[in-house]
Amino acid sequence: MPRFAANLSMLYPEHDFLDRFAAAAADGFSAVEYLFPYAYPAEVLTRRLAEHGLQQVLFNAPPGDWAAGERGLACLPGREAEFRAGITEALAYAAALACPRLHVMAGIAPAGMPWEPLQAAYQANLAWAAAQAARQGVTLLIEPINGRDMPGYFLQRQQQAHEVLAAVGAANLSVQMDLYHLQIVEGDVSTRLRQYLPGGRVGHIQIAGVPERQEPDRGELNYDYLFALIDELGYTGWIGCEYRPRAATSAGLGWLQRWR
Ligand SMILES: O=C(O)[C@@H](O)C(=O)CO
Ligand SMILES: [Mg+2]
Repeated sequence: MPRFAANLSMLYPEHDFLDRFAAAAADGFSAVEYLFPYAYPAEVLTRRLAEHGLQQVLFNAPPGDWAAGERGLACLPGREAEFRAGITEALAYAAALACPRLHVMAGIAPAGMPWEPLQAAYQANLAWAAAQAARQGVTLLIEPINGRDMPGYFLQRQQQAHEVLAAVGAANLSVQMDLYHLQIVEGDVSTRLRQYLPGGRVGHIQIAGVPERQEPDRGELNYDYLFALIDELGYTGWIGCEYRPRAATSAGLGWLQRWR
């Protein structure tokens, strides 16, 4: 039976961020993920998790200047010092929150820059970060993201992500397989699940309906079919519910009841 985590960056927008922990617990979630913890002291977040019996299963390393359009620093030559400072800060939060996974965003490829220096920076940064993370038992994740939502994003395809894992060669580096992005970029979702889940290098899955990124039971993907397949393939990790609810989040969770 798949295990579902509530993504608090997208679910429960009807509540202030810190109140989303209680809302997720009230709906029966035992785990949460969200993009960034850095606006809050770790103790505040730890208390919310403890108060509501929740575990934190994923968050993202600092992405650079998000408001200015940056979406990660890992592939950007010349930004290594900032990248390393961000990983250090993220690992401190991971320790405080007892979070075993950290998503490291690749970044937007600067227009006109050749591929090779970006790829070299990406692999070197990930190798350094994975070595730091290994010291505290944290797995780093890289997530292919569709270029319609994030134009120019460096990492868009599953195969590219798995090639990066092979090149870096760190046991604690895995793929965050977001089926929403996968369907938009590549399609053939069940074939990709059959191709990649048995290899054991998918460390986290996320879901949303396609194309609106709303509830999973709305859109072109058949999640009842996909959840059964994910089960059949022996995936025992978390599935993050990373979608924008159409209305009140709780009212739209009917799809989940079938899978509890
Ligand atoms: O899919 C997404 O958008 C997220 O998982 C993420 O980490 C970057 O926004
Ligand atoms: Mg995602």
